[in-house]
Amino acid sequence: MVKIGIIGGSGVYGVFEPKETVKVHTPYGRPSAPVEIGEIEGVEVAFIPRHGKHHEFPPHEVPYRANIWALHELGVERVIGITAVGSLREEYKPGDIVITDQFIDFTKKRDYTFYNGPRVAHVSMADPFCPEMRKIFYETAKELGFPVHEKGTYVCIEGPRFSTRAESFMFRQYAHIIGMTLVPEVNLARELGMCYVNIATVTDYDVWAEKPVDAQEVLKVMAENNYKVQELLKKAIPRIPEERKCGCADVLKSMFV
Ligand SMILES: CSC[C@H]1O[C@H](OP(=O)(O)O)[C@H](O)[C@@H]1O
Ligand SMILES: Nc1ncnc2[nH]cnc12
Repeated sequence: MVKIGIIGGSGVYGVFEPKETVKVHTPYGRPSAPVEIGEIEGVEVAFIPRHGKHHEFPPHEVPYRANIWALHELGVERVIGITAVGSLREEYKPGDIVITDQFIDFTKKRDYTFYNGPRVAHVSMADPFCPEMRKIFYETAKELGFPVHEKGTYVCIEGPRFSTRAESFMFRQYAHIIGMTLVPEVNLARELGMCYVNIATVTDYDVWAEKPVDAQEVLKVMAENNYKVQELLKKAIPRIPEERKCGCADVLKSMFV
């Protein structure tokens, strides 16, 4: 059983030399790519590149349900979601890491749930992220000397386009960072009682600053900061306890009607 799963985002298409690659079929189709199994500092880990090995899935077409289902099928209990995000605040600078603590959903048409009836579930999302993993990743990033924010509200837009200036000014009123992929990945993980932590790397100032973001800028800044994500994973993953004391799985007891 592999207990830890990593979903890599833009610019993160592999984080270890795989020992094995598993083609998983799920009731929701195939994941974005075959699941890679390998080790990080002696800990067994599964990896899926969210957008596919060659970035062939745009954010609104990512097979989110298949990705989460496949990891769950392999025994994964804890998911680490890596994302590139735009900044909506001056003090969240390109190259900074954010251990997201809240999100606001501005997506429009995705497959948000595993429960489309006859089984009906209403999952609690008040605190969407695993407190145990958030603490480990924040403290480890600090120890490594990386610029890191302990909190941040992520507004998730539908994409694939970036925001207009008017949208960006509106989002700035109530969020810190912006991306296109956190939802429904985090919701789906919770529906299966899995822990989820979001490690966001700030790549740009969205479109409210002088020069509006473009895709090339995101990939360039991600490439420059990839080493931070790699080092963080290497140091934090061995610190994740085998047994979960976070209560993330408790939602399963009360979410069904
Ligand atoms: C390549 S620019 C926009 C693209 O980057 C982010 O992806 P991810 O969250 O998977 O790192 C953003 O959400 C968009 O999908
Ligand atoms: N400004 C931005 N808007 C949406 N998604 C992003 N991913 C990285 N930067 C982004």
